[in-house]
Amino acid sequence: MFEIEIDRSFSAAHQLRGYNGDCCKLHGHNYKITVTVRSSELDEIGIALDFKKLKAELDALLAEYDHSNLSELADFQAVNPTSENLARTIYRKISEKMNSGTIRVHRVRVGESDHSAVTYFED
Ligand SMILES: Nc1nc2c(c(=O)[nH]1)N=C([C@H](O)[C@H](O)COP(=O)(O)OP(=O)(O)OP(=O)(O)O)CN2
Ligand SMILES: [Zn+2]
Repeated sequence: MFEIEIDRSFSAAHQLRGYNGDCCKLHGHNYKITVTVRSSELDEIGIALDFKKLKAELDALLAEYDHSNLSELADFQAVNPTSENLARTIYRKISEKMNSGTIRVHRVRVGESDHSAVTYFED
């Protein structure tokens, strides 16, 4: 089994509804997103999944979030834009784009800072 991993980043504002503390006020983060994909197969030149393809799909998805107020986006009306909900939302969206017979998104890590991160995966 191979694990293919890429990192991307974006900047966004948010405020956590119902949070008992200063995170209920509008503030921002430089988010770091790590997506890990698993594959047991290689193509004829020894590539399981081209980094470029995975980056392009993730960048297209993150473009909606970059320099936005996450709290105003449709993805985060029913749920708060916490790192947990961001990780699960990105996991589901990137899985829809990438999963195939041999490729499976394994986990998505959302880092709000160098010191705080959440990883989401499904069994
Ligand atoms: N499990 C979670 N806890 C918190 C989340 C979250 O998404 N999941 N989010 C927040 C706020 O977004 C807050 O802005 C981040 O909190 P924190 O990492 O503590 O930020 P600080 O800048 O205050 O961190 P320091 O490392 O102390 O500077 C809160 N909790
Ligand atoms: Zn925050």
